[in-house]
Amino acid sequence: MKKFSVVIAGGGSTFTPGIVRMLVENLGRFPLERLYLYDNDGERQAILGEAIEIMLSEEAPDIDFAYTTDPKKAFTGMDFCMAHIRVGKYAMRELDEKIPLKHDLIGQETCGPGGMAYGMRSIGGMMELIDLMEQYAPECWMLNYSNPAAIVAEACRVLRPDSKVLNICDMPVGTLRRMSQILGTTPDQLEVDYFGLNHFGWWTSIRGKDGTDYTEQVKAYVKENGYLNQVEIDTQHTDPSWQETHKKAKDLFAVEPRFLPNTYLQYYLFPEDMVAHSNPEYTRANEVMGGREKEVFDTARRIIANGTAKENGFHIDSHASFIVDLARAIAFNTHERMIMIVENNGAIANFPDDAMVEVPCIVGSKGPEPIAQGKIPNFEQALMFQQVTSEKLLVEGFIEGSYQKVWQAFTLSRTIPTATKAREVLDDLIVANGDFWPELK
Ligand SMILES: NC(=O)c1ccc[n+]([C@@H]2O[C@H](COP(=O)([O-])OP(=O)(O)OC[C@H]3O[C@@H](n4cnc5c(N)ncnc54)[C@H](O)[C@@H]3O)[C@@H](O)[C@H]2O)c1
Ligand SMILES: O=P(O)(O)OC[C@H]1O[C@H](O[C@H]2[C@H](O)[C@@H](O)[C@@H](O)O[C@@H]2CO)[C@H](O)[C@@H](O)[C@@H]1O
Ligand SMILES: [Mn+2]
Repeated sequence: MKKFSVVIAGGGSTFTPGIVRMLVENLGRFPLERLYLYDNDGERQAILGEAIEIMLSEEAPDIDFAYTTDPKKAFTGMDFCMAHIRVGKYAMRELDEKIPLKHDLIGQETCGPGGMAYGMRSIGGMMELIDLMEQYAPECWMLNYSNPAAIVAEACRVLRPDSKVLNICDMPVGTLRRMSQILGTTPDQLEVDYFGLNHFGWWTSIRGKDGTDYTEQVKAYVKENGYLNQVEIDTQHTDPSWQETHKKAKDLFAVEPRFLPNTYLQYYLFPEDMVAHSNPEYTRANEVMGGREKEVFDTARRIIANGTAKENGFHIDSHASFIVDLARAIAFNTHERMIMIVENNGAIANFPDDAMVEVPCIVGSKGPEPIAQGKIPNFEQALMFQQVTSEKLLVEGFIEGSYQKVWQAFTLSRTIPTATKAREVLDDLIVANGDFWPELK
């Protein structure tokens, strides 16, 4: 079987070690020739890079491994770029969450004013990454899950329409895994229908691969418990904020009992509850910095000090194997059914063709082919149109340097009640983001 060359962009990410371990676990179905890490923060990346080098020398010594800040070295000859960058890192995520809360608005990584602030930072970083990939590895595919994925995907559609970039979010995969636990089965035994925008969608059907319809069974569970499960198979989701999120799906389901909700809808349908339950001094960024980030970097330093990763090494992110499924779909034309963020072009019949939507696709060597989901009800269509218009205006505002359009984008978000509030929070975010944003006139 051909061996592949992969660069992980955002090599210093908290997710990198778990993904590298997952790649090692999957070598049998996705063999690796080369695995490089690329980041523009050499110091941060070096801590993980040095530890991963030790781990790979013990677990997979045949892989040519390197970590670098040199894009030429990072990208030349690569087949796939797995991209998970965070422009501004955790320091800026913290501000994205805390500044809106000062205005009694949602303080969240990808939703509401914080998500839009993050979007205004990410677009530039992502376009730079795509250009580097195309300069040094014209055949390379980018598998992108850098956030905010909806805004990044819209920016790719407008600014780099012909680039080989596939945008995907792990939320549908993660929630399907919870649904499979509810049903006492495994995700690979299930098939779903789903429509929406990234972090803004609904499942319409959950079926067994043999055709058995489990939708009502999952609904009955979610009606009582949300997606809160008894089984926790990853440490990440035992964090209190994730437990609350999974519980809250019960309230989302009450609003629209025809479908099963993506948990991110909590920020749009219950914004005042979410603000009331937030601590403006301690947000999710603080929870992650004291939790996942600390654990990953402490583990790396320990591996380096011990000179071995055999005991007390990195945890595997087995859930991230969907990234290998996606790479294999492209490499081997597997026609894998995956939920992806793609240009609508009729997949949702009563929604604009040029909207970036999240729907099941069949993925092969040419990329994703969306599966038609038919017409959606007025309630969802109206919510989605408001949200997608906000996302489009934000991207236009970024490209044109237009304060007016960015203000309109903020005003259209359901998480912000008035144009006055939109302007107040926008003005604070402009100051906080400085050169991370283009100048808005
Ligand atoms: N779509 C999904 O489902 C999903 C799931 C999990 C995480 N994510 C995203 O993955 C990303 C990483 O998350 P994290 O919590 O590990 O963040 P992190 O801050 O730990 O890591 C991000 C890394 O990106 C680097 N970086 C920033 N700008 C860069 C650029 N222009 N070029 C190269 N490297 C750059 C940073 O230096 C940092 O090391 C975020 O965007 C996060 O939102 C997405
Ligand atoms: O607050 P964080 O940084 O822990 O997570 C934010 C991300 O949440 C989603 O990803 C989850 C995923 O849904 C879950 O199954 C598991 O893999 O953990 C991921 C990270 O917690 C979401 O899809 C991402 O876009 C967010 O960045
Ligand atoms: Mn996501």
